[in-house]
Amino acid sequence: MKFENKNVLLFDLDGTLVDSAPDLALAVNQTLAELGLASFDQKIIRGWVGNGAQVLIQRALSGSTEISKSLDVELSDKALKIFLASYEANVCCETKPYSGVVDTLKSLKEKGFRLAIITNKPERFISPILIGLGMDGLFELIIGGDTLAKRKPDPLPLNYACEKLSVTAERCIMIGDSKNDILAAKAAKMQSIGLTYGYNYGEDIAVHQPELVLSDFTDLLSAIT
Ligand SMILES: O=C(O)COP(=O)(O)O
Ligand SMILES: [Mg+2]
Repeated sequence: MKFENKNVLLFDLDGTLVDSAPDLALAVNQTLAELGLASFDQKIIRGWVGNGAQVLIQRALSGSTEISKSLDVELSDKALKIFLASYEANVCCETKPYSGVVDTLKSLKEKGFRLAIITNKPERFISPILIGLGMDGLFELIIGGDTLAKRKPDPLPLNYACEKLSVTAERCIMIGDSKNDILAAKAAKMQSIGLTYGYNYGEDIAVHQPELVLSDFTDLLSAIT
């Protein structure tokens, strides 16, 4: 058994529990349109999600995962403001949980696992999504990308979660779709599970060597119980 003695599951949100890319892409393209810039296909924008709102918008302005060194700070600040307002207005329109996620979370909770969310998404957008998708009330702790001084891949939010939940890292598993989740787990000396269907910059999550790779969220139950 790969995972022994675990009782806390730390979940990433975007690309792991919910497919939020359609609403994120809409807000990115509304932002670009307002600035008189060309839009991008949702498939491309998916590959830019994972490091929070500011980085997403900087990638959109750069037209690449690699943020342009010559990116204008004022333009970037202005774009971020437009993006946040636009996303706030449509945060849970097309966003959906991945297949089987809600039932699997409920089963895990019934089995006695304590559940938490550690996302790089700004904190204020998390609750409207969880409420909108009937996933509120399942999580003991929710940490957003702007809740603490640092976000994933820094281990700070994972360490903070352990402290808040009064557990050691050995009792937890970090579960996510992105290298940021796996790197943060390794830095926090925590085991991790990588999911293949999310937004890992088009890269195979297995490259980052989580303890287990799953392609279906519902397989979590048999993997850890
Ligand atoms: O908002 C993002 O950039 C990604 O959020 P996540 O950490 O839930 O994948
Ligand atoms: Mg993610």
